[in-house]
Order: sequence, then structure tokens, then C-alpha cells
Amino acid sequence: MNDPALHLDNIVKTYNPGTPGEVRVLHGIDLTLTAGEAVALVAPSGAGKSTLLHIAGLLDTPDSGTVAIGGQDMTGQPEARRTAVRRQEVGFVYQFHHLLPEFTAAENIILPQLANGIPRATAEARASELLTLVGVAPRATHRPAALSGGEQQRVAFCRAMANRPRLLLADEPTGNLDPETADQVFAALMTLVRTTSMAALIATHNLDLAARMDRVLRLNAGRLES
Ligand SMILES: Nc1ncnc2c1ncn2[C@@H]1O[C@H](COP(=O)(O)OP(=O)(O)OP(=O)(O)O)[C@@H](O)[C@H]1O
Repeated sequence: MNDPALHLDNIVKTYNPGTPGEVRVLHGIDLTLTAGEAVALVAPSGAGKSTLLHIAGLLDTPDSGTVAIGGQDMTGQPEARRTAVRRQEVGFVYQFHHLLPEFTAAENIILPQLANGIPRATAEARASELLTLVGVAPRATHRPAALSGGEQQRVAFCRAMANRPRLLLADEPTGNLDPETADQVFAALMTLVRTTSMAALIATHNLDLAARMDRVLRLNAGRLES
């Protein structure tokens, strides 16, 4: 019950080891995120932020070190198990929304729940609740192309949270928006995090937004500094 949403212990990652193209990216990352915590990840370009988010979200594996989600150590687990835990416990948001263009805002939030075996009525209620929280309920029946950039991104947050994940990982979620819209979208994200008490690791170049989170971590030379 009190297990951390995410626990990384001594994560090391090198691309193309032992070759002329070797890139040592992460040199021993330790990180613990607890429920309800929003943590900013600030890093210069190329520092390994996406690599770290992919490892934390079970999309990639470290060379060594452990990744535990909700107290479940994922080291050496078969891919099917990693996929199941990722689907259930982790939500992702990217700089670009990646919503399905042929489906409405609500359907984009309903579909991942149906894929997880949730009954349609429950999924619809959950979509409606999430869209209301981020202020996009009046646009529920619009397709992504008929939504503004900020609305699209707020719908993407709702989709990421549709299956009540324990952990939200966001890679520059406001990077594609003008400052005012970024501010509104960030506020919506924080509302969702506070309401659902999930843990969120949010990579951003925006130091003002980073300062509004509970903690700021800097990724530098392969290590995390607070
Ligand atoms: N598959 C790969 N093979 C080899 N090198 C890689 C691979 N993926 C990433 N890298 C390198 O590892 C380093 C970290 O990449 P990563 O994408 O994690 O950085 P980032 O901090 O997310 O960068 P950005 O902010 O520019 O997106 C970079 O030098 C990158 O070129």
C-alpha cells in the first residue's frame, strides 16, 4: 500500500557499449517517487531525459540497476509482464498529443479503458469526469482536429490517466504550446495529479513551471541532482 509509485536504484545505461559509437547516458540514477508527488525533471538537451523516462516507464531496460513500480521489481521480468504493468500502472504524455484523429476526445479516453477490460459505462463516466476536471467537457464529442493545441494536450493528459495509473511520466508536455496556453495546460495537469494522487515525473525546460512542482531534479552528466 505504501510502496513508492516509482523506485529507481543505481540505474546505468550506455548505448552501443564497447563500440566507437558508445554513449554513456545514465551513471547511477537513484529516484523514489511517492503517491501524490509532482516532480520536475530538468535537463539540457541530450542529457538523457527521454532515456530515463523510457526506463522508468518500462519502455526500455537499463544495463544494470533496478526499476520498481508500486513495489514490484521489474528486473528480469518477461516482456509480457512488463507490458501488463506498464498498461495498468503507467501513463505517458508527450510533447505532441498523439490522439487518435478519427475518434472524439471522449472516445480517445474511453478506448484505453475498454482495452483494459473496463465496462463501457464505467469508462464513459471516467472520461467525462476527467474532461470536466481539465475544463474540456464541452468539447467531449469533438475530434482532435477540431480542438485547440491546449485542449488536445489536456485530452492527452486525461487519456494517460484513464486507467488510473500509479505513475504519470510526461516528456515536455507543454513544450509545443505558447506560454499562456502552457500555463493553463500545466494547471490542468496539476489538478489531475492532485485529484488522483498519482505520482508524476514531468520533464520540462520551463523553469517557472518546474518551480511550481513539489521537487525539482536536474539530470547532469548522467546523474540526478536536486
Ligand atoms: N538508440 C540510441 N542509440 C545511440 N545513442 C542514443 C540512442 N538514443 C539516445 N541516444 C543518445 O543518448 C543521449 C541521450 O538521449 P536522450 O534522448 O535520452 O536525451 P534527452 O535528454 O531526452 O534529449 P532531448 O531533450 O534533446 O530530447 C543523446 O546523446 C543521444 O544522442
